[in-house]
Amino acid sequence: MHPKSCHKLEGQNLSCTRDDRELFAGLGFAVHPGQVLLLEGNNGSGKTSLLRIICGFREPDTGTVSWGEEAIPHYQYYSDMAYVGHLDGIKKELTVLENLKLSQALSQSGRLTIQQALDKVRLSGYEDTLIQALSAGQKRRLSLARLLITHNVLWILDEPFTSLDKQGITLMESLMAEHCANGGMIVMTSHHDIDLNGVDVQRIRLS
Ligand SMILES: Nc1ncnc2c1ncn2[C@@H]1O[C@H](COP(=O)(O)OP(=O)(O)OP(=O)(O)O)[C@@H](O)[C@H]1O
Repeated sequence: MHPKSCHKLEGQNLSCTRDDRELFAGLGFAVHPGQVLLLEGNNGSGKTSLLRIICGFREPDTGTVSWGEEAIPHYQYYSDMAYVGHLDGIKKELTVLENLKLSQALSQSGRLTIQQALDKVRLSGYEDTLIQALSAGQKRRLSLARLLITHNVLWILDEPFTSLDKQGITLMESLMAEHCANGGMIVMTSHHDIDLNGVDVQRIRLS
C-alpha cells in the first residue's frame, strides 16, 4: 500500500466558463484510494480544462479541489501527484536515460528501478537515444516509465492511450490496475473505454 493512501481527492461545486461558454457548473466528485475517475466527453467539452483545474494549473470560476482535506495547490499535493499530459513532460534535449535520472532526482523513488521500468515499457536498448529520435508511442512509453520509477499516489493522465499500440494499451491498463490495487488513485481523460479488471471506475460525462 502507498503510505499516503489515506488521502482523498475531492472536488466541490466546480464550474468553468471559457469564451462565454459554460463548460460545466456545480460539479463535484470524491476519489478514494484504489479508485479511478474517468472524465468523458466530446472534443471541446471541457475534459482538459477540468483536468487542469484538478492539477491546480488553472483556477475554477467557482468551487474547490482538495487533497487531504486541504484546498490545492499545496506542497504535499505536488509531491503526491504525477501529471502526464499531451506533451509527455519529457525534456527533448536529453536522452531517455537522462530524462529518467532527472525525474528520479526530483521525486521520491517508486517501485521500480530505471532498468526495470525500461524493460516493462519495452524501451531497453534506447537508454542513450535522444528524445527527438523516439516515435510518439515510444515517448508515451517513456512517460509511463517515469510514473513507475517515482512514488506518486495520484496519477493524473490526459488521454494516456494516445499513440500507444495495442500491446501498449494493454500494458497501460495493467499498470493502472496495479497502481489502484496498491492503493493508488487515477484521474484521467479518455475517448476510449477502459478495461481495468475490477477497479472501481467513476465517470463524469461532460457535454
Ligand atoms: N487556452 C484557451 N483559451 C480559450 N479557450 C480555450 C482554451 N483552451 C481550450 N479552450 C476552449 O475550452 C473548451 C474546452 O476545451 P478542452 O480542451 O477543455 O476540451 P476537451 O474536452 O479536453 O477537448 P478534446 O477532447 O478535444 O481534447 C473548448 O471550447 C476550447 O475552445
